[in-house]
Amino acid sequence: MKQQVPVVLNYSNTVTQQRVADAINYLGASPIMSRERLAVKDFMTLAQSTVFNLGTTRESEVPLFIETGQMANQLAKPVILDPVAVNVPYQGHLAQTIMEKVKVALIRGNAAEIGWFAGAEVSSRGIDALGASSVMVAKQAALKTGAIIVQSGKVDIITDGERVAYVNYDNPLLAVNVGAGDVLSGLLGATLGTDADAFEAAVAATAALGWAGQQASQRYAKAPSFYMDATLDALYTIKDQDLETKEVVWHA
Ligand SMILES: Nc1ncnc2c1ncn2[C@@H]1O[C@H](COP(=O)(O)OP(=O)(O)O)[C@@H](O)[C@H]1O
Ligand SMILES: Cc1ncsc1CCOP(=O)(O)O
Ligand SMILES: [Mg+2]
Repeated sequence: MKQQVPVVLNYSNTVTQQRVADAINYLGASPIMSRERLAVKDFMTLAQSTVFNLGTTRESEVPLFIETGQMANQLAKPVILDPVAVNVPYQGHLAQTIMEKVKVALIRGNAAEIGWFAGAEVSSRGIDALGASSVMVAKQAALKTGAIIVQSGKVDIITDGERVAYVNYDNPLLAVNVGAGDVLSGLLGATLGTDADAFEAAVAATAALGWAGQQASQRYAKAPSFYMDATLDALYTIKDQDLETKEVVWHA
């Protein structure tokens, strides 16, 4: 990451832009959050990956997402999709419209959002999942979409339909912070923008946020806002060996 410094073109939602941009930068990549249709070619030429967060996407922006995704596909640069609240019908329409025209390399969502891609009923309340993550659901979503799946929750599950990894840091204060999921999607944009294997890159980003959250909880276990800042601070200090821990479990 720190040698390659990938540029991530991140179409964030309007709620969490600063937090996501900082997280990408602290990890060692370089965010760009611009969204102008006339500049798609310029930005996608510059970037190594792109992240589509659908949290506040308007219908008028759909052509921007499709053009950017198709340009990324032509240039063989990964598209990461964060289908915020996809269980809400309009959000589902957005995700479906984009996925019909763009090949998505990775989908990162909570248990309910990933359930939507698998055709499994996992209850939700707007942006939040009410059910738990499940490896069967994650694998099914990977097989149906052809994308790597990162299903976040108490335990994060990463799968390409065959390989599975679990990241088990149990950071409940991450779930309290709006935008923790968006941060993870941004970090996935950063790691998939390197020349590492995409599945390993997905595990690395997920483990990085888990590790950073664990560091923060040692200082701010009861203060959600300080906790989130401390999590981002920990991302700034992370080293490769911090990701090789018992909380990250690989299955063949
Ligand atoms: N119940 C939970 N307990 C501990 N950590 C959680 C829990 N739910 C989510 N997380 C962590 O919060 C981060 C964001 O995931 P999540 O809340 O599922 O995404 P979103 O914000 O998109 O709903 C992930 O790093 C995940 O590991
Ligand atoms: C509150 C809100 N409303 C639309 S997008 C958004 C942020 C969602 O962030 P996350 O999915 O990471 O909780
Ligand atoms: Mg989310």
